[in-house]
Order: sequence, then C-alpha cells, then structure tokens
Amino acid sequence: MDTPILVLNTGSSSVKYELVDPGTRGRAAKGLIERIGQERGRLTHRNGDDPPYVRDRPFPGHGEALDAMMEAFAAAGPDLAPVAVGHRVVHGGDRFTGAALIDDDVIAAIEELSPLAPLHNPVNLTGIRLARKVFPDVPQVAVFDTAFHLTLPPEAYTYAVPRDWRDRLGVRRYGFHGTSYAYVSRRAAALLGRDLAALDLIVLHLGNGASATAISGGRSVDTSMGLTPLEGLVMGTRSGDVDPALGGYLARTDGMDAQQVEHALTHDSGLLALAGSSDMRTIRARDDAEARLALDVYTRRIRKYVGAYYALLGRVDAIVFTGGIGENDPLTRAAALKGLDRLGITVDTELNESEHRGERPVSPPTAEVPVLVIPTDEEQEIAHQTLTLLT
Ligand SMILES: Nc1ncnc2c1ncn2[C@@H]1O[C@H](COP(=O)(O)OP(=O)(O)O)[C@@H](O)[C@H]1O
Ligand SMILES: CC(=O)OP(=O)(O)O
Ligand SMILES: [Mg+2]
Repeated sequence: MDTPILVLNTGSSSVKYELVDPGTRGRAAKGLIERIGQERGRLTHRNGDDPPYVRDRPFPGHGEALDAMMEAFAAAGPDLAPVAVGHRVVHGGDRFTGAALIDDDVIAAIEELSPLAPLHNPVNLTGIRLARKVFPDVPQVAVFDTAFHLTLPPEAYTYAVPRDWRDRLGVRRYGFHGTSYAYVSRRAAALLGRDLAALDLIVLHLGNGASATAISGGRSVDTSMGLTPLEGLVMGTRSGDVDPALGGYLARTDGMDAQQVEHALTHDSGLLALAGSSDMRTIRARDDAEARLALDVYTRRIRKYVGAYYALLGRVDAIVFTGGIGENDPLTRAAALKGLDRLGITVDTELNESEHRGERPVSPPTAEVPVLVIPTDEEQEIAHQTLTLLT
C-alpha cells in the first residue's frame, strides 16, 4: 500500500486513528490512545500482524497524545505518507451538509461552533492543526457528526422557544454520532438483505456518549441529542434529559452560574454521578443498590426513546445496537427492551449472551422485529467519505 488515507477520530478522552487503503478498504495500521487527561493513559498501536506496540503513560492533553501517535508510527511503522487525512468533527452546525475540504475558512467555522460541543470541537481542531503541520501538502477533509441529521424534518429539529433564539442564534436540534449512524444503518440493511431505502430502523449508539435515532429510508427523522451532545440518553458523564428549569433553580438556591451547571451536567453527571464510574465494565462488576439504580435509570431512558421512535415511525423493521456498550453489554440490550414483546420486540437469551462478536441478530429467528448488533466503524466511514469527496 503506498497511498493510504490517515483517519483521525479525536474523542473527548481518546484518539482513534487508522491508515486505510482506499482501494481495498483494508487497514495498514490502527491505534487507540485512551484516558487522555487522566492519571494513567495507554497507547496501543498495531502495524498489520506485528505484535502491538503499547505505551503506558499519562497523556496530559490531545497534543501529547498526537505526538505519541507520530512516535508510534516512527518506532513501529509503517511509514506515514498519507495521500489524504480524514478528520472526525463533531459539530458542523447547519453549515456543513457533508464532508468538507479543510481550509482556513472551514477551521474558523469549526472554531466558531466550539461552544456548542465543548468536549469535542476543540480537540478535533487540535488533530486538524497537527495534521496540517505534519502533512502541509496533503488534502485534509472534515467529516461531521451532524451532517447525517440535516434530513430532520422541521417538526423534529424545532424547539418551542422564542423565535429570536431560533432565527438569530441557531437554536435547534442538530443531532450527533451521524458518521456512526450512516455506517451502521447501511450495514444493518446488508445484514437483513434488504434495501435501506425501504427500512424503518431505531438505532441505539451506546458508547461513552450515547444517542438514539429513528431512521426511515436511510434518513434521520428524529434523534435524541439536540443543540449540543448533552440532550437525550444517560451517558458516561453526561446527564442527558433533565428539566430545563434545573439551571435556574440551582442559580437561585445555590448561587451556581450557567457555566458551572453546564460543566456539572457534562462532566460530573450520568453513570459517573449515579455509580461513581463512567465505565460500564466497572459498574457491571458490582452488585449493590447504587449500581442497580444507575443501570435502571440508564436502561429505562433507552426504553422510553425506543417507544417514542416506534410511535413516530409507526412501524419498525429492526432495532440496532452499536457503540462500546451496545455492542458488548448483553444485559443493557435485554433491560432496554424489557416488556416490549407486545410490540414484537424481544431478545433471545442465548443469542444475546453469546460470546460471538461481529454483526449479528440477537432476537429469536421468528421475531417480528429483528434486534441486531452492528459494531460501528467511524474510521471506515470517515475514510469512505474522505475518498468520495476527493474523487
Ligand atoms: N465488554 C464490555 N462490556 C460492557 N461494557 C463495555 C465492554 N467493552 C466496552 N464497554 C463500555 O463501552 C463504553 C465505551 O464505549 P466506546 O464506544 O468505546 O466509547 P467512545 O464513545 O469513547 O468511543 C464504556 O462504558 C465501556 O465500559
Ligand atoms: C458526539 C459524542 O457524544 O461523541 P462521543 O460519543 O465520541 O463522546
Ligand atoms: Mg464515540
């Protein structure tokens, strides 16, 4: 492979990267840098079938993490000479309806949108700036989480708030995880052996951030994240839906300001607030009242959205789970769909709990509504969209 695409997925606390062959879609190398900003970080770099190159040390910020990625390529190969770089960018507002070739103007627009995705857009820009410095002559492409959701109908994206906020300040539902939804919905149609254009799907992306989307004919028709990636489901450190009066209440009774409230709802809430850890594996290892309540709150919220999206779509051809929790946690899948048998939705205990990984149904073969697990691959989708834009 001599002309691969480098894909950078800079997340809130991690960096995932891949070197993808545009012809075969094969991976020459891939890596993951975890727990950025925490006491103990880890970089895992894989070059083909070589034994992995692992570095356990703290990465104070995303700049250090990206430097470590460059060191890993230098030490463990392969040579890094990409023909293009594809970047995940979380918030594209209503300006970016698809992937965009990055120039100073696009960078300024991503920066302008940073207040709407404070965990994500600033670190996405760190990756873009590093790649432009290291590969000044290589085209760089931004692939936006929001773009997939620009098909939302007005009644789905409009908040019932003052007109001035909507007209002047861009207050509306945008939706996120779109790169994942684009990939997963295509793969779900392939697994069902049906045309995506004819399918109504409810897709649950349950990772560190989590969201639900109703997809009809391959188009997003409603989604749980809103103006920012804070609305909707319970997440690792984010509250998801709360009463909008909460901020005012805390200001009046406890003297908190808007920034403090938003920080707490973004960083100190969700599973972390309920069970002391944002990591599902850690919570699963416990069996006490606090952990059980956290899981009940978590799965009940998912069930509410499944019911709501079933009602909006009027029918559903499959429920699809993806993301670290959706792919790997059978108890979450079972609990989230508990009691929905009357809607034709149920999981098969043996299939759901099987050690099998990869794309698979977890509902009984005779189920009216198939329940599928489709591992997401945002990096593959970013490479695909980068290539499509450039050719
Ligand atoms: N085998 C597993 N069982 C249960 N949860 C898991 C498992 N593997 C990963 N997870 C959970 O997946 C979540 C991270 O999801 P992931 O999609 O990797 O996050 P990100 O949004 O950062 O990409 C964590 O809560 C983690 O505990
Ligand atoms: C948009 C979002 O929440 O992304 P992540 O799940 O990577 O945090
Ligand atoms: Mg994610």
